[in-house]
Amino acid sequence: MTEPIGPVSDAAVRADPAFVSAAGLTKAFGAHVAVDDVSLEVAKGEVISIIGPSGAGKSSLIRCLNLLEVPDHGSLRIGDARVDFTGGSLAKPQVRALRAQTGMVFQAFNLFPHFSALKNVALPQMRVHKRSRAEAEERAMAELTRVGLASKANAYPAECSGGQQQRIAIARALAMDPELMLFDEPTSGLDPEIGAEILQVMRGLAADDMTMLIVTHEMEFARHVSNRVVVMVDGAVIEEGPPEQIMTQPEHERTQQFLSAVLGR
Ligand SMILES: Nc1ncnc2c1ncn2[C@@H]1O[C@H](COP(=O)(O)OP(=O)(O)OP(=O)(O)O)[C@@H](O)[C@H]1O
Repeated sequence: MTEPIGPVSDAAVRADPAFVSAAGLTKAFGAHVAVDDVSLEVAKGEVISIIGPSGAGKSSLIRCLNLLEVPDHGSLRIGDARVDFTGGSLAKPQVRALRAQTGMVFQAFNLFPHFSALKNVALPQMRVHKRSRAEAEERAMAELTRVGLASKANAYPAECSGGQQQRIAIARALAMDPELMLFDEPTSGLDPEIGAEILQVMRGLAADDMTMLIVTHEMEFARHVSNRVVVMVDGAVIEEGPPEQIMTQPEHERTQQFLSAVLGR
């Protein structure tokens, strides 16, 4: 876990520049517009960090991408799955097809406390993909091994550290074969050392060309793991670019203010 963490190679960003394409996404909660006409294209294999002040709409945006929140307007395409949110209710098959493309990792790990790590990772596969128990458990074991937790397969969440629980949650999401992984502050609330374990797992996924969108308050994380940093303020994307550029020469005054506040400079 002490291995130095360097930037993901841009070579990881492959030929499909608009594998994820969100256009004009808008989401209001009552009178408050949490996501305000956001358009975003994500290349296959790209790793994007979304940063910005508290309440900027970062979580709401990624929740819109897997339809945990249904946008009021706009459209979204992930791979072959496409949904238009403007006008009318969503057809269930469309929603299912879009959701099937994404895996989500939350700040709170959301594991079932009464099931072992193995069962936590196997059950969603059995329910959603209708895999047999043997098949789901075999895959669960493979994903637990991938996140370095084969030895904890039979442990319950309460017998695992916060970092281990988060890695189980990552394994659970991966076992569903997502094309896009969404992370909502995956290291918040964890000790820095434990956060580094998660970071290491995520770097491994980036090296495997997993497409990832990560909401994070950790600027070092954004700087060293991403191909691109997206800055949100008041529901809108105000600036985006390569991590070094955003961190050292941000163009927008609100980005400068935000970075000054979080980096104390
Ligand atoms: N389910 C909801 N109902 C009502 N308001 C909501 C809901 N979810 C988010 N909001 C509001 O939308 C705005 C954006 O919230 P969001 O959590 O997306 O911001 P954020 O940038 O992720 O903030 P933080 O960094 O603090 O997590 C906030 O004003 C929040 O109170």
